[in-house]
Amino acid sequence: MNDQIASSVAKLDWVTLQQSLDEYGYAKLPRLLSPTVCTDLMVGYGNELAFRNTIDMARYRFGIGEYKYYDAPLPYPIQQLRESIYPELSKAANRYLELSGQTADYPASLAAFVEQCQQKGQTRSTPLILKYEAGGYNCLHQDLYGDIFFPFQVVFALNQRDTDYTGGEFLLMEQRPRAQSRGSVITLDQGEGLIFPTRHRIVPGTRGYYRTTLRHGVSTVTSGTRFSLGIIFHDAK
Ligand SMILES: O=C(O)CCC(=O)C(=O)O
Ligand SMILES: [Fe+2]
Repeated sequence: MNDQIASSVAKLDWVTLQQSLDEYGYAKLPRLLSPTVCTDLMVGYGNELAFRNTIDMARYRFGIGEYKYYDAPLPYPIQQLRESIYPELSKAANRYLELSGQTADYPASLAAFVEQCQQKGQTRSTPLILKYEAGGYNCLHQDLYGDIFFPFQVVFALNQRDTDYTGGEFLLMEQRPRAQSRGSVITLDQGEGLIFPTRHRIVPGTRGYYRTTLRHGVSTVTSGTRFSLGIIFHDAK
């Protein structure tokens, strides 16, 4: 199979992406998924055999919409994304651990990290595809599925805003210690991605580094249907 995605990831300017993570806490990725790959993934939404679980978001009051967790083995483009992005993000994760005075212990490969998850009983795959119709939204949340979590995750837009749907912007809320929260609205075009913190962010302050708490969600889709792909690196209990 061709490894177009992995070679695109290898060509990314990770120095600039790291600077964006330092400055804003998140970093946008250029289009890594072709329209064909996006379409294949959206068509695959109907293939129940590919998924381990389907969640009706309203049922849990997570929002309005539906998402499905892929079963292992993951579809090839998703496995490639997860495997090729992880090593760069593990460097970033270790750097932030060191800055905050902790031991830098994220392994360099996804396989080694997934092995750590397995040892803690986190064995179920977490990459997911989400579908929101008009009126749909995703409440602010964190994706934690056990003791082990990876500090970054990535989301990709599978279809095109303002053509296939309106509204449905990605939301990132940063809760700062002893201060009010700051919100960011991020729009992604088809195939583009966003790296954002799973739980916390390490921010330089006047007296060393401090930690903020992040939540993410999606604003209301006002028309059409929005599809997205979530790449979470830790597996679930
Ligand atoms: O649909 C979105 O853009 C948000 C998806 C999400 O919550 C995630 O990828 O964890
Ligand atoms: Fe999420």
